Amino acid sequence: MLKFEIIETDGNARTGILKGTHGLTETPCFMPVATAGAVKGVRWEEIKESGYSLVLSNIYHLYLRPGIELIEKMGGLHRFINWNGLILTDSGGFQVFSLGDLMKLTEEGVYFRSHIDGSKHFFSPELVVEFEEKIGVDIGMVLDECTPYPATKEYALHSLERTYRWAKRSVEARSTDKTAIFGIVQGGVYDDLRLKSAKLTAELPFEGIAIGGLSVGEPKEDMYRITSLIAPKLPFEKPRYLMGVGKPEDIVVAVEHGVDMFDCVMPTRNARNGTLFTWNGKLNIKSAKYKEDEKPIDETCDCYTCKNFSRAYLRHLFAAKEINALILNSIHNLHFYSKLMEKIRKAIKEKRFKEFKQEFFSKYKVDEE
Ligand SMILES: CO[C@@H]1O[C@H](CNc2nc3cc4c(=O)[nH]c(N)nc4cc3[nH]2)[C@H]2OC(C)(C)O[C@@H]12
Ligand SMILES: [Zn+2]
Repeated sequence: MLKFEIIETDGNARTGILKGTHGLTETPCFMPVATAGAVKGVRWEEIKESGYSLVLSNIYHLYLRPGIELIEKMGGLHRFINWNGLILTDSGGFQVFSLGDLMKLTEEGVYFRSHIDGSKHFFSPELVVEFEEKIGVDIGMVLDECTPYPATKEYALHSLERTYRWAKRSVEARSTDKTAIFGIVQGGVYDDLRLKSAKLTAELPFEGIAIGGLSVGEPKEDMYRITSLIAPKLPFEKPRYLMGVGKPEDIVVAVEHGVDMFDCVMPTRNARNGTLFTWNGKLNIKSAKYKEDEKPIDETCDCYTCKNFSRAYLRHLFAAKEINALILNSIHNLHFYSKLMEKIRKAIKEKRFKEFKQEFFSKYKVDEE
């Protein structure tokens, strides 16, 4: 049973506690991405040490490999991956729609070919809920159509209407409240369609609501405009999740509009290509300027990587294509995101989020799009 309690508000920003069968997480929170059941290159101990207690996995990937039945046989997802915190699974509503012509969309559901071996599969809203309940996740996302960008207004309307019909079927398919289910707002980049989708989704008995269909290649101003329009209009007492977001600066802006939950591959994916986060902006460890730089990535960071290694050494490891480069970079970037969320929660509790936002942007150099 998932419970959400709001502790403090500061304008539209709010901080709260999300409590489920497998523990609790303070919000606003960032969810490390463990797509196939592991956060790439980082052990659960480090994830916990950094203060995370909710991670994101993906039903589409787990279904294709190792399979829902196997995970069920192994005692459910928490036991199988040996993570005793909270788990949210995305439904694959984003992945299957990124498969292009390997996917066929019908009112019943979506037929798709596995990106692993080309085998044929079918997902329906009911099947996805069944899978999420079977493996015992704490929060399951509904099967939706992540409307692509760009899309005509006509397509975006049909797409949000189908997502709504699927959302109703997902609610009907539930057999337990042990797995909370979140609805997903679509509507492309069209404000009136976004409002329509938000209203329809909010009327259904979901434990939380996500804003989907963003961070899919649309201009940054569209993402900001839609988030600022929709987030404050979603039910105040339910958690609001902005899917796939995002960069540190995007998270700060979205929190101001009332978003509570975030996920993005950025901290781990950027780590693997040498892009590291600091409070002054991003740095690329490959740059020759770090060749003899004895400073840690960020002098204020207390992560294992910053406490033990210099930029010079991390640059060397990356150049030598050492596995430890990916691991140490990932540990730092995930720790940075966790500290960002900690600072955000503290600022809201102390009702000084506006000052925090100004302070953040005065130091953090945002890279040009
Ligand atoms: C900035 O990171 C890249 O951008 C993608 C994240 N952006 C994103 N928007 C999303 C929308 C939805 C949605 O509407 N519905 C469902 N069910 N899930 C979703 C998941 C989503 N994630 C990452 O995806 C790739 C891997 C392409 O690069 C990352
Ligand atoms: Zn660090």
